[in-house]
Amino acid sequence: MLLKELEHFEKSDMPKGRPNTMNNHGILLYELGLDEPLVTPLREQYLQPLTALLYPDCGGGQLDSHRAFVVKYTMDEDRDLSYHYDNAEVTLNISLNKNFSEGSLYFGDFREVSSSEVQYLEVPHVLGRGVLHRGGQLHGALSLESGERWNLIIWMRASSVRNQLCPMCGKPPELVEDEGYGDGFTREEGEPSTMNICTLT
Ligand SMILES: O=C(O)CCC(=O)C(=O)O
Ligand SMILES: [Fe+2]
Repeated sequence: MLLKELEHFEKSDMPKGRPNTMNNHGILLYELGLDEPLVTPLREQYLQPLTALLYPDCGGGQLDSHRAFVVKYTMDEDRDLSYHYDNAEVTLNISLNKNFSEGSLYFGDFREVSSSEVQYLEVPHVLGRGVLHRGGQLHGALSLESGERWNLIIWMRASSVRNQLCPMCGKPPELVEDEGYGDGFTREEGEPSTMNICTLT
């Protein structure tokens, strides 16, 4: 059902933003009106209890905003995604369809770890299953070989962590006002209403 809704929205004339600076094709969930009713309760009630246990050192227990989007890969558009870390403290990646081949995710070291021999872990997509990982865990997506791949990505953010150091540039953030969650930074505790000017979403 979500996929049908996404396809309708994609074909419509509604104004659309890009999911992030890396993916050219996809849909931002807030543009569909699904952010507050779907993603916020999912994050607060179901994901945070898990991330608090799994990633206490990355703000897994203090998540207070997110950027949720669907990425789309086809043979004629984006086929793969280069190695990167996310603008997120914790990320959830859910596979939404199965009529494609290849395109697996692969994971390497954590952002700050520089090792000469990286061991990559390949993680195939399984319909309806999610992969939870630290945003700073370097990862990418291998090339699609056929079909069309759709994945729901939730970049979850903890202002208490990113207010200290911007995860993208590693410096204390300089803030400018923004609407909504912005990039998950806050000026005051509990008010996610600002964004960072050096951000790469
Ligand atoms: O292609 C994928 O499923 C991964 C997308 C991703 O890593 C991202 O959008 O940050
Ligand atoms: Fe990513």
